[in-house]
This record gives sequence, C-alpha cells and structure tokens, in this order.
Amino acid sequence: MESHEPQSCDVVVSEGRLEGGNGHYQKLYDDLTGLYSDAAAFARLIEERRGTVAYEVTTYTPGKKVSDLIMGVTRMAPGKVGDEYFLTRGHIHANGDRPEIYYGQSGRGIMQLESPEGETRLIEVKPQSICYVPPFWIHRSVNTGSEDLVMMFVYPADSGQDYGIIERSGGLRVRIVDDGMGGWTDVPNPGWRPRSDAEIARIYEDAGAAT
Ligand SMILES: O=P(O)(O)OC[C@H]1O[C@H](O)[C@H](O)[C@@H](O)[C@@H]1O
Ligand SMILES: [Fe+2]
Repeated sequence: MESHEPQSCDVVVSEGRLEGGNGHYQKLYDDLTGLYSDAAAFARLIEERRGTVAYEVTTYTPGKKVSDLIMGVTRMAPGKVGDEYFLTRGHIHANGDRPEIYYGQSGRGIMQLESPEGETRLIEVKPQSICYVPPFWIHRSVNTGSEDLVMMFVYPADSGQDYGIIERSGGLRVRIVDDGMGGWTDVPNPGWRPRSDAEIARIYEDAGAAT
C-alpha cells in the first residue's frame, strides 16, 4: 500500500494562495475569450488588461488516485464584462462521479452549478460558508463582490476537468449579471443548447467505467 507523508499548508487569505503546496497556475484575461456574452466589452477589457491575471490556483497534490485529495486555493479578481460578473471557465469532472467542496475565505461569489440535464443551482459563497458540489454537476465560480474572491477547495485527485462540456452547450444556461443595484441576478443565456440524450448518457456511463 502506497503511503504519503502528512502535509500542512497555510492558506494566505490576504494573498489568496496556498503556501507550501506543489502546484500553481494562472489564467490571464486573454485566456478567457468566448466566455462572456458582450464581445465588445471583452475586447475593451483585453486592451486594458492584456497579460494580467484574472484568476489563479495554488494546490497541494499528494498523488493521483481517487483516494488522494487535492487541496488548494483559488483567487479571482472582481469585475464585470459589460454587466456580467467575472467567472472561471468552469468544468465537469472528467470522472463525473467525483465531488468537490469549496470553503469561502474572503470576498463574495456564486458557485454556479448545472446538471447534465440542464438544471441550475446558484449557491452563494462567503467567508466561512462551505459549498458541496455533488458528483455530476458542472461548476463555475463567479465573483459578484467588489474584492478578490478567495476559496479553499478539495477534490479527489483523479477527478480531471472536462471544459468542453460548457463549450458544446454554448455556455451555461444562465448568466450572472449586475442587477443594477450592486447585487446580482441570473438571466437566460440565449446561446445555450440542451445536451443530447446521448451526451447525458455518456457522462454517467463514463463515470461507471472509471470506478
Ligand atoms: O478550472 P477552472 O474551471 O478554470 O476553475 C479554476 C479552479 O477552480 C477551482 O479552484 C477548482 O477546484 C480548480 O480545480 C479549478 O482549476
Ligand atoms: Fe472541479
């Protein structure tokens, strides 16, 4: 039986990162082309912020098996593209039956969840709230506040991320926008296409094959 050393890392809330981990990646605004509905507003944003970081993830990965847990911290800057709040790309786990938890550290946001069948759940994230993302839910975080959104997360190390699922459906079913009073509301995404029965079946079957 393979065994790993226990590990302690520090969540540096003010900087939105995990100290003592072994992984780090950044997404620039330039990497987020096509995610937002207002293409002209996005082009203006890129003019201003080309080469700067939209969100970043620091992690500790002990190993690669289902019985290993990846832990980490994600930090996303605040802002909007047109009236749409900043968001992460979002994904479903490639091994779809793997869950995830997110623990709010600072800032305010939404965990936007969508089932393969197209149901939406919008869970508010704030400091000291924990969001449980069940297996088979597509998830994306949205920064609806005026500060960095910082969350700690944990998920099985063999989960994997399928980003194509959102592209194939023309985005998620709703968009999280400014309600005109400094808060947020959700509006339908007219570009959204329901997933086919075949694609839905594949999501659940693949999970069966992976376990
Ligand atoms: O991977 P994205 O959808 O771009 O989201 C950014 C990150 O969000 C969370 O922190 C997840 O736990 C990470 O695994 C993910 O990579
Ligand atoms: Fe995930």
